[in-house]
Amino acid sequence: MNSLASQSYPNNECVIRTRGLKKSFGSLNVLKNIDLDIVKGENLAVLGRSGSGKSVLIKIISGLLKPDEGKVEVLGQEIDKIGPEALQALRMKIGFSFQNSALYDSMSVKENLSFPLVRNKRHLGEKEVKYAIEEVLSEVGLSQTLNQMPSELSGGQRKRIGIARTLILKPEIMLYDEPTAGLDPITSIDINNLILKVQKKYNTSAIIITHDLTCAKKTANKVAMIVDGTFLTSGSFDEVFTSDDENVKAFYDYNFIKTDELIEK
Ligand SMILES: Nc1ncnc2c1ncn2[C@@H]1O[C@H](COP(=O)(O)OP(=O)(O)OP(=O)(O)O)[C@@H](O)[C@H]1O
Repeated sequence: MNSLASQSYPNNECVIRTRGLKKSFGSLNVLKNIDLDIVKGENLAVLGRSGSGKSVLIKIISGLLKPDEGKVEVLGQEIDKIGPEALQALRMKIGFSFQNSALYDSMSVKENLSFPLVRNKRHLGEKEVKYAIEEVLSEVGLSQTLNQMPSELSGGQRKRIGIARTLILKPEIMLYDEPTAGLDPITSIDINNLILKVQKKYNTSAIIITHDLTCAKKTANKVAMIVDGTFLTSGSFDEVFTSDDENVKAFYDYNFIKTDELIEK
């Protein structure tokens, strides 16, 4: 199977849908034909070797990059075709958790969290902003960091604050770019649990880009692997990792992973 077009959820609402998506940079054809359906409430993990186009894909879905060809529908709107105001409104429904957490280093945690609200929801009063900050900080288990600076936080705490900053706008879609990269295994478990909590509590749908197969197994309902600009295979974690495809095997050999330990017996 080289497409992620959904046949199994015909009656469910698709929050992200791409058809025939292509993107090149000069002579480098990064995405050659991406068909993708993500149903409401579903988490999809996207795997692939370095440079396979995973980040380019989520940048197109979030409207940060435009595709060369193909269709990209996000929450029912063609994100690459809408005007600036509609794009801004749509983007508020998409939480982007960046690999480096992208916190403002000169701002405290409180200021980092109030920034998106003050900028995008100007009608909110001081009390409402304070309440929203306390609520998301409590959700990510970091109420005590309110007045700390990003430089005083651990890598795992920075990731959590980055996620809290997206949650404050109550997104419908979450895009996680390597959420566990650079974290120790215990902290990674905490982040995986947070991703699941966000899915349940906020009823989000998500794309999780990761090289971490434990993260993919724990957080995703579906896993897909990009090879040579298209989805080579997709399905449940166990379906993908019991595949005989040489590219799939090469992927876990390359990552020194014993998938036997990850696959349900
Ligand atoms: N704005 C850009 N201009 C030119 N080339 C780009 C641009 N963005 C991405 N690329 C190229 O597209 C290819 C795919 O990049 P991308 O960041 O999507 O890879 P990735 O699969 O996310 O890799 P990694 O796992 O290492 O993060 C790379 O060769 C990259 O250099």
